[in-house]
Order: sequence, then structure tokens, then C-alpha cells
Amino acid sequence: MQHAILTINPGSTSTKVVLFQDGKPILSRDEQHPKMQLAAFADVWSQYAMRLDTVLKALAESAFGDLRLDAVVGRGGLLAPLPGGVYDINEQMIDDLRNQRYGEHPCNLGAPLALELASRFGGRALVVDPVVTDELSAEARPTGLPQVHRRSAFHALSQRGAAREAARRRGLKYEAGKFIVAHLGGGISIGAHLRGRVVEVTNALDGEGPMTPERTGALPVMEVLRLLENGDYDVPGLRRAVLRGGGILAHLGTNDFRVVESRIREGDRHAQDVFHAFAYNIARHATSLLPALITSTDPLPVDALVITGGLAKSTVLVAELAARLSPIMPIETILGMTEAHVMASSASDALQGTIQIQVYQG
Ligand SMILES: Nc1ncnc2c1ncn2[C@@H]1O[C@H](COP(=O)(O)OP(=O)(O)OP(=O)(O)O)[C@@H](O)[C@H]1O
Ligand SMILES: CCCC(=O)O
Repeated sequence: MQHAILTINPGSTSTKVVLFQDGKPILSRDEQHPKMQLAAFADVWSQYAMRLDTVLKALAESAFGDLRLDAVVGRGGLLAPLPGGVYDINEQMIDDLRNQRYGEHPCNLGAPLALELASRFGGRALVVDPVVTDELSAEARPTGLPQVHRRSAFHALSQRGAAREAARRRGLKYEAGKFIVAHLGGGISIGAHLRGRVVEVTNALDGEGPMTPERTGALPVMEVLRLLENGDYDVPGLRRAVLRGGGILAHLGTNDFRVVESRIREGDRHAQDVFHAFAYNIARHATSLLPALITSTDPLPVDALVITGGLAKSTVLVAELAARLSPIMPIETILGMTEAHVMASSASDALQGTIQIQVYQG
């Protein structure tokens, strides 16, 4: 059975809208939100009307016409930790997102936007593989401080979709393979996929992993404490810097990697140095996941390093990563709207009953 499915993906720098009919994208919009535009909002929840307007404009400019939808899928936000899968959007979910019970992020708007669009154009309102999908192994959770546990928050949709596509290209079954998957976007997460489960991941939101176009990534704790002690930052200011004012933005004043590339082409040495440090950071964190996939009882090598996300379009970055990592494992670059495809194909499977729609309990 074929379906009309609208997917809505509010990201940290963009809103992506893709409408699928009979499994094919018939409308695809990637609306970029400049830093200045987003800075005008007090918090993520107050961006709701602007993001809704973005989606409605995209639909109005298309040949959407009288098409009735079978499902509207929003990117799943910061919810209670849960296994991956397809979930109905329910009151508990909206309540947790509205109250930012598990944190603040633009993807928290995915579910309320999907619910609104479904009420206007029909269809079942769903989320698929929310960013809090948690399949970490027991050994990945503890830290050196017993009160501090690691949690899973990552680009679950994108990573899973890209890994499945990489497996297909290499003639493998995703559920039988070993992959390190680097989602390189406004945020970055790198996951170890062991036979279909993401048993380790650099958390994209808790200050782990490499620096990103606008996040600091992991920082030396003692140096951070010194900044607080010196009064260079207070806690809210430091949190903002870690999540929205770090990384390439802090070094070069832009979170747009295309601008970095053009500065490098113009001979800007500082941009070049930051670029090399950025690529090195990603490579270092990617290799740190090898022990999650290779053990004495399971010594088979990693099937591929999969690179995806907006930065996978940067040929210079991919070349730099390949120079460092291709001697260790094969590299697959997956471009395109894989998050939208995963949302639509999972929703379609759920509507057909081949996968079960789960109930969010909070
Ligand atoms: N063609 C391109 N070449 C180089 N860099 C690009 C290209 N297209 C996008 N980017 C960069 O990719 C980054 C944004 O990636 P992406 O669109 O995946 O982010 P997002 O969806 O807003 O956030 P996230 O991926 O964290 O959810 C930006 O730094 C952007 O400049
Ligand atoms: C948690 C994944 C989303 C992001 O990094 O922005």
C-alpha cells in the first residue's frame, strides 16, 4: 500500500520539510535559519509559530493541492529515554516537550508541529527514532564519578538511515554489521552500531565528542572550572557557549562551513588551522569508538565508517577524514535527506502494520 506522508525536521540551523507520495519525495525544502533570526527568540518553544509558518509556506509553494495525508511525522525530541521505533504523538509527549522536562532543543518542536499539520491535513501524527533513543551497553554508562552517568542523545534517525544505506551499498545486512556512523551537522554525534544497536555514542548535547560548527564538544573539566571561578562565565552563559556559541563559530565567527571553505580558498591561515583541528577532532573521536565494536570474543573488523549530515557535502572535510581514517576502515559517505526517508519509510511500515506503533509513557 502507498501513502502520502509529510515529514518535518526542525534542526539547530534549519527546518527541513519533505512530502512523500507513493514512497517518492514530491516536495523537499531545506529552509536555513540564520543565527540572527533564531537569536530573536527567548527559547526554542517560542520558535513554534515561525517554524509552523515555514512548513505552511513550503506546502503552499508546492503542488500540494488537495492531497490528504496518511501520516505526519515529526522529528522526535528530548523525551524520556526509550528504545528506537515509531511512536504515536500523545499528550504526555507534548507535555514533556512543552515543559522541556528532558532538555531544550529545536527538535522538541517536531511533535507539536506534526500534530498541528495532521489536524489540518489529516493523517496519523507520529515520531520515529527520537534523539533520546537509548541502546547504550551497560559498560558505556558509568563515568569516573558514580553520581554522573552518560546518557544517549544523538542523531538517531540520520545515523540509522545512513548506516542502513551504507550496509546496502556494501552488500551487507545492517543488523549483521559493525559500523561507526558520524553525523556531521550543526550538532555532531558519532555512534558505534553493533549489529543494529547503537551501543555507544558521543552524546551530541551533553558536551561530549568533537567540536561542531557551533558547539564546543568535550572540554577539559579543570579548565572549565577555572573559567567559572574567574567569573569569565556564569553557569547559564557557559551552557549557551557549550551548545550554541562554541566550536567553529567561536573560532571563526560563523557556523556556516561553506563560509569556512571559501575563506580557506582565499588563503585565510586561521580558517585553515581551525579546519584541520576540526577534522582531527572528528577523526580522534571516531576511532575512540573502536573498542565498542571490536573485542577478543568478537574480533571482526568494522565494516565501514559512515559519514553523513550537512557537512558530508564538504568534499574537503571528507577528504581530510579519509586521509586519516581510510587506512583503518572503509569509508562510505551518505548524502541526501536520509532522516526524512527513514521517517517516511518507518511511518509507512507502521501504517501497514509491519512494525508496531508504540505508546510513549514518559
Ligand atoms: N554543500 C555544503 N558544503 C559544505 N558544508 C555544508 C554544505 N551544506 C551544508 N553545510 C554545512 O552543514 C552544517 C549544517 O548541517 P545540517 O544541515 O545537517 O544541520 P542541522 O540539520 O541544522 O543540524 P543537525 O544536523 O545538528 O540536526 C552547516 O555548518 C552548513 O554550513
Ligand atoms: C541530539 C541530536 C540533535 C543535535 O545535535 O542538535
